[in-house]
Amino acid sequence: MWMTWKCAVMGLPFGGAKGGIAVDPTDLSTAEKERLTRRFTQELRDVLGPNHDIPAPDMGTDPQTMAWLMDAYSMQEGETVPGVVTGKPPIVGGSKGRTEAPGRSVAIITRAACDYYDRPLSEATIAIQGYGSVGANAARLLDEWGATIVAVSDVNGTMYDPAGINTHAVPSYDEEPNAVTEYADTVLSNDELFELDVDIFIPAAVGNVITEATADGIGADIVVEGANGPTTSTGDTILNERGVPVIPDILANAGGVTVSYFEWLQDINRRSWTLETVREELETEMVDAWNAVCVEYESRDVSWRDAAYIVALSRIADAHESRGLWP
Ligand SMILES: NC(=O)C1=CN([C@@H]2O[C@H](COP(=O)(O)OP(=O)(O)OC[C@H]3O[C@@H](n4cnc5c(N)ncnc54)[C@H](O)[C@@H]3O)[C@@H](O)[C@H]2O)C=CC1
Ligand SMILES: O=C(O)CCC(=O)C(=O)O
Repeated sequence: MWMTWKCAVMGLPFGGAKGGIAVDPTDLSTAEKERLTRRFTQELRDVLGPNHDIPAPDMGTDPQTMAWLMDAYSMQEGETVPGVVTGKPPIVGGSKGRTEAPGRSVAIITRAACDYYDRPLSEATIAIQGYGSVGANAARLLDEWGATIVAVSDVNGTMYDPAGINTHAVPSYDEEPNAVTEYADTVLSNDELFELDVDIFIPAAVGNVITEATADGIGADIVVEGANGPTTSTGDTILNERGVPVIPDILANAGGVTVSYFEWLQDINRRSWTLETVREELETEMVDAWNAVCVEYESRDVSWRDAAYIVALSRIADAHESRGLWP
């Protein structure tokens, strides 16, 4: 479902997903999904041998897992089908820049939100929950663009430095899983992170962290969602009532699915883009999507989340109408 929303808000004619098949899974019947799952599981066992755990799609998966999935599918087809899954290592048909893409898109959208609310990035303070693929990549880029990253956290706690953290000197979760608290001079609890008085808070760890219990205490002026579903609907309502804008996940972290779309385009065309091309194209897509959401936000009395849903649903409705499916 995340992918459908993200593709629609980005305007991508693509149903692929990391760990998924490059068709819209909502088009498959339950029986067909079960049949494909059984078939892939058996094929993966054949590829990996009996002593490997088979990861659930999209949880604990990495580019190597995606290469295994491509191989398992390709064995059925009798030829390599690189476009069947995305998020693969670039050497076997993955896209350059895919790993950094969700964090990069979060940074691009954070910069756009700062511009919108007249807060130059060079004067903005930012706190980030989660220092993995999304959190660390967003933090480093925003740091490079002049923002002051005052706090980053992981599951163990929060590194805090009001003068600004040198994010490149702090290994990400992938590089060194417990680095955040080990490298910190000042460690705050994960509850204290929510309350920091900053311009922007970026939850980029797990879902359901901004809740009825935490939303009142959020100290930031703006929230940009890096994780999928970090805000519950009650949390969302509380932030709306408090006048704290929440830039939604389906827009902010959609760089992942967007570069997956680029990966699919490269695969079906048997081409390989440079990292610079990937970054330029992603920048263009993110700015276009931000502008489309802005139009709805400004012309209707809705939240940023609803504005993003309106963009996505309007595109889906237009696509149906163009086929003559609706009167
Ligand atoms: N990696 C991707 O391609 C994309 C990921 N996302 C979403 O972004 C979120 C983060 O994903 P990744 O960065 O890939 O994960 P990751 O596994 O690379 O990093 C997760 C980070 O969150 C921290 N963490 C875990 N539980 C926590 C907690 N309860 N409190 C504070 N920190 C905690 C971990 O210590 C780690 O630093 C997830 O919601 C994921 O679904 C969204 C779009 C794309
Ligand atoms: O690469 C993709 O298609 C999915 C990316 C992803 O995990 C997400 O957007 O939540």
